[in-house]
Amino acid sequence: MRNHLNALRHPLPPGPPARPVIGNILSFPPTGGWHVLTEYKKTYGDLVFFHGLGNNILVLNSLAAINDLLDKRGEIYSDRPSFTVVGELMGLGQSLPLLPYGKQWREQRKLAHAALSLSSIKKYYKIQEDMAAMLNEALLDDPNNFCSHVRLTAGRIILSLTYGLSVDTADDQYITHAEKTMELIGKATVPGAFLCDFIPAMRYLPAWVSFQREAKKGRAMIESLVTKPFEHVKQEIADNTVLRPSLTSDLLSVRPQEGISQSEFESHIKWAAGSMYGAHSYEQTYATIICFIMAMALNPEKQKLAQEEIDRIVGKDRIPTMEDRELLPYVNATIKEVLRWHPALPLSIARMATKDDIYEGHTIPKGTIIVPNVWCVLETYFYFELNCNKSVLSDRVIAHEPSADFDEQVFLPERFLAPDVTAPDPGKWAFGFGRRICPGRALAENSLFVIIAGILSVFNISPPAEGDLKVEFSPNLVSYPENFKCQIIPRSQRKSALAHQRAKECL
Ligand code: HEM
Repeated sequence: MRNHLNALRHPLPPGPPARPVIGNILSFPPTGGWHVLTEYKKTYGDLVFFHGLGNNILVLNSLAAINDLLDKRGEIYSDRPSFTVVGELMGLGQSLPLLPYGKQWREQRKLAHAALSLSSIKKYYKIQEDMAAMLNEALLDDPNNFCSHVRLTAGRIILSLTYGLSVDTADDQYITHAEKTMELIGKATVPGAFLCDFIPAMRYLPAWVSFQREAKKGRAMIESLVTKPFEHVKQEIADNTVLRPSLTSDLLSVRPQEGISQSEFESHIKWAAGSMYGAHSYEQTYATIICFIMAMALNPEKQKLAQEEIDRIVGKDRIPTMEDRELLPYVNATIKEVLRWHPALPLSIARMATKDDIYEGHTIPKGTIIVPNVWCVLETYFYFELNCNKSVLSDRVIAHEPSADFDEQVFLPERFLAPDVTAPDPGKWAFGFGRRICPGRALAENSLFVIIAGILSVFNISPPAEGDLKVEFSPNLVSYPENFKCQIIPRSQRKSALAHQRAKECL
């Protein structure tokens, strides 16, 4: 109570002008908001507050504020907002990323940690390398459809690792279903995507109202997304026909803890596995690889440096494997720079405050939705850019203030290799924060490495032969380059033969 009264003595954080009843909530951009929210920083600072229709949203516009709240005050800021449409009406609220911070979340999180620990994921190295080799072969045969090959590869990896399923074509029923479901979830998981998220009483509106029809369709899609492959694994175990290791078969081989019934345990596994397969993980891997391809087409000199490193260290007679990861600093710096250049989740995944709190002299009321705008983190890299370019550190740099001509879109892996000051590792923010940090980070980084090093070793990526390369990104929760063209050409006949040969050795 004292805390509550204390909190209320402080003003709310600043935000755009408000009107009666609706406040300023409609100034919160429903899609693609990271640029607008970063602009707001100029006027309102690191904390920007939106309110109205019974809702509060606080945007965190600096890495310091994000870490202070989501990491250091994890006991208050580890909950998720309840998304009325996607969470309640569509049923996704049972999946790990959207579960409230509580017992069920802890149970699923434990399962995810067990299945995704550094030692557990070693057994997937070969599968990841094989999938990367199959991607290279597809790029040799049909380079123009690179987006659909990468999509298939990201889906294949996650389906294979989660359920031991193999997928042959981009039209595979699991992949196409996951794609459609992800598109729907991606649009629906941004705070404010549906007015019903702001006015939960709208959930009682009749079934023919447009968002209700969308919710019904989404519920059926999500249910089938998590249930079908899970039942498939259970059947394989029952028939003793499990072919490949998988997270689900591993988890199903463990006995439930005391106090948890078998059906409850299986439901946790079904949703924990469904979260890995469905909850953006595959879309984020896709997004990051597509960003890499675009970045290479735009930055041939950086691409060349990475290729030279691979040729020098791995040699010209084989494709890089997971074993080479530690030996390729420039390739690793390129991957970090891709994560920085266009983060797949520019607004991360929203949280919710479970108590009144005071931060930097402002009240943050209980129930406030917290949006970490990781896009604003990009500006913290400006002085590393100067450092890499061997410029003299100016007063502006020392004051940590970006210069007017700082361009966050400059692609500079050297930021992470500079001898004196290296820039913060995007791995420290691109995968989230504190107690809800992405449990799949190590697995995802392995996939990114084998795929990116594989592509670099075999291909030259360049802008399209005709017309310009269109640099545009999708505005959804998971953001990536929208349709663009580029050329993906084998570096030599020898590289092409090597890639075909490696693909033949796949499982
Ligand atoms: C490039 C790839 C990936 C990126 C950039 C990424 C990023 C993220 C981010 C930003 C979050 C939100 C964390 C927070 O709230 O602070 C998250 C959550 C999550 N990620 Fe990932 N992720 C990736 C791949 C994966 C993979 C491969 C898996 C599983 C196999 C996975 C499973 C999850 C799960 C289950 C959550 C929810 C955790 C929770 O709410 O407790 N992710 N991820």
